[in-house]
Amino acid sequence: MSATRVLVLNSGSSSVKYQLLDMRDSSRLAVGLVERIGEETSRLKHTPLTGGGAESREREEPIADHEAALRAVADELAADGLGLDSPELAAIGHRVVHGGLKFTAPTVITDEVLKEIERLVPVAPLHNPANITGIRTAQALRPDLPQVAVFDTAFHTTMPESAARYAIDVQTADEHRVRRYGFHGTSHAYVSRETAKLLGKAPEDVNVIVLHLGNGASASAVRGGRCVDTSMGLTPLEGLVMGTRSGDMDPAVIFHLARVGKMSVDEIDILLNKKSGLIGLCGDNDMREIRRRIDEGDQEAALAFDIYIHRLKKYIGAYYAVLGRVDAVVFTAGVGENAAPVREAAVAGLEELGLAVDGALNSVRSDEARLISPEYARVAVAVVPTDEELEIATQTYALVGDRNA
Ligand SMILES: Nc1ncnc2c1ncn2[C@@H]1O[C@H](COP(=O)(O)OP(=O)(O)O)[C@@H](O)[C@H]1O
Ligand SMILES: CC(=O)OP(=O)(O)O
Ligand SMILES: [Mg+2]
Repeated sequence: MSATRVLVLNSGSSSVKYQLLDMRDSSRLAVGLVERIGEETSRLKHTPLTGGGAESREREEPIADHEAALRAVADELAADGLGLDSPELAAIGHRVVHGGLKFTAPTVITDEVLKEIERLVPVAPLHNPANITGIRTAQALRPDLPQVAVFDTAFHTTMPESAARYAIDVQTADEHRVRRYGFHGTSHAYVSRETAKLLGKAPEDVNVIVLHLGNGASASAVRGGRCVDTSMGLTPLEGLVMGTRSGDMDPAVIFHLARVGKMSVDEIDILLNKKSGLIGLCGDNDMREIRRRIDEGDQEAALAFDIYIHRLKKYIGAYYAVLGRVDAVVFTAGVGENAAPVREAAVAGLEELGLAVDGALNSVRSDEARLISPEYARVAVAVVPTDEELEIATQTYALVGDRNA
């Protein structure tokens, strides 16, 4: 029996997003999410997609840790006849946020690879530990199965040094591996490739500015299918205004809060990563809620939105300059794909750069990749849904293939 299935795990600190795909046609057999892991009431939502039905099953119960979470996922899949003990399962693909400069491609996870991922925890303390937990749990569940790491940072390793190096003392930077790595690379790679398809061109003929606007948010400048700059840096803190993260600021803010505000490094870390961005500005990190408040005249929400858009415009302009020629600006991820007002505001006033949004096209709700710019616009503006899980599965299967062949 051929092994054509791949399980994709995106393990977050208190969640696991998963998909089971059949790589013969990249069809999704099941998708799901376990969240609030380790809290009093965790929540598991599982949706089988075989046999035409898509009846989700939800349960709320305490799920103590990632091992318990993965066992719960395995039980749900088994109930649908998609058990992880099936010989049809070829591999498990893991999203790993930080791969440093060492990992520039999908990599079969060995003890040495796992040790290197662990060595990167200090520069990805919010993400890599949970990714490692997911890997270890999956290895325990299926020690015989190839486990593949697909790194957020890999796509960005093509950045020139002029974009990747910070202007700090070289010895210090090299000794502590301080440089721009960038993140969401799996999404930026997939979306820039899909944008080329939407334009009917080959990736190598297209320059794209990708705006991955989720709770975590990042921009990238992609020239001919290769990343030449991106907004996140050493960690996912730098760049755009995000749901809970501040994005760009004068690094001396940290000194000020430590020296004058008497805050510890950990307190400042939590402030900037968890209590800043939209939630720090207006108490909400859900763009739907922010837009509702704005429609009701809420000035605090309106200012938060303006700060968010102002930063976005700066990156569009900056990456226009970096690329020289831009064929498309593309919005993706939760906010980018769903929030028409964000797209409209981000592009407003950029007509001189050849950018415009058609109001009617922009208001269409769809899961498909689509243009939202008018015919006359010199630069395409598009919405292209991301699919990190499909990209991880594709890269995983390309690496390990059918182990029963
Ligand atoms: N219909 C919508 N309108 C506006 N924003 C939305 C909508 N649906 C989702 N979002 C935004 O998308 C965000 C989640 O995006 P997602 O890409 O899933 O984030 P992440 O992967 O970083 O958790 C939510 O915080 C919410 O603000
Ligand atoms: C790197 C990063 O911010 O990931 P996420 O958007 O999933 O938090
Ligand atoms: Mg995401």
